Amino acid sequence: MTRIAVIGGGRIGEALLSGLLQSGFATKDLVVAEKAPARAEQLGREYAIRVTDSTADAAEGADVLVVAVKPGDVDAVIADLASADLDSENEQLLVSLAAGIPTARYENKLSAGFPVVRVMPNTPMLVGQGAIVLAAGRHVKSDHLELVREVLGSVGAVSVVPESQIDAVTAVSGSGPAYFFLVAEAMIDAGVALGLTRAVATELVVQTMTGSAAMLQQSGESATDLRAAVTSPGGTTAAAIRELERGGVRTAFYEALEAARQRSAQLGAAGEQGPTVA
Ligand SMILES: NC(=O)C1=CN([C@@H]2O[C@H](COP(=O)(O)OP(=O)(O)OC[C@H]3O[C@@H](n4cnc5c(N)ncnc54)[C@H](O)[C@@H]3O)[C@@H](O)[C@H]2O)C=CC1
Ligand SMILES: O=C(O)[C@@H]1CCC=N1
Repeated sequence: MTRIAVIGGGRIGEALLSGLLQSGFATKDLVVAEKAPARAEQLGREYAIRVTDSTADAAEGADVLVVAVKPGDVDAVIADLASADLDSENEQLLVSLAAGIPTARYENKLSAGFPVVRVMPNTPMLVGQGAIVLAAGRHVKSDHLELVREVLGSVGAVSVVPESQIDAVTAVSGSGPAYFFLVAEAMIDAGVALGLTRAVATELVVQTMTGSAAMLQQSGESATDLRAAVTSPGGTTAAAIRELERGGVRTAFYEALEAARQRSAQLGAAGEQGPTVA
């Protein structure tokens, strides 16, 4: 079985761990390096996996090293890995989940030829429904990519793009769950403002999101056609959509995704500190 070391047991590290365990990975094949003692203790207790505070310790004997720390903490992890006894000839490979950080950042510091795959996942991995996008670094062979595809395929749908597109992917699917949660939050509050209980409004919004996503996935019809089918001439939906358009919702999404793409590119720029652990 593939042995996986997750370096950084925060929100995305936990989403990955939890998804892998639910998909049948054995606890003995997973190890986490987590610096924050309280968090380390919590992960060990909840998932019954080995947790260490040492990157080098976690990396030893692992087939896949997953870096899941904040972008601003990546250089410290690279320094730890560079001084650890990594072995690319032993088929070890590194998977970076950090937003914005290019594969070259790792390749320049790790031993020559070390394979690095940059991945943009999202938190629905926690329930096996992640959108997971891979971009191969310079030394990645098709076997490496297949291994990452197989491991991460157990927690979501995997696709591959050139690394030049990963900042755009980050804006769409990496950050994407937050946009849908924001829309859900706003619709629930609006339902409450119309007199529904919060419980009823929440149930209706969640089921409507789930059902709409299932239709988009299964019907083969475009979002535009599905929306038109709900919009009766002179009806309620048309009245609502006129208000959403007046509020600039479409432009807001263009601007928001452009801001996210730019921020991802900035996080990878040399000298940009980026967020570290809070
Ligand atoms: N949260 C999300 O939805 C997504 C996050 N990402 C990326 O995943 C990475 C992690 O994000 P989150 O999980 O949200 O952050 P987080 O702050 O929840 O987790 C990071 C964890 O890494 C630990 N850590 C920091 N330095 C360490 C070190 N040297 N060794 C071991 N552990 C260390 C921290 O104590 C913390 O528990 C980021 O680079 C982010 O860009 C990517 C896609 C989605
Ligand atoms: O907000 C962030 O920077 C991370 C990357 C994608 C989702 N969360």
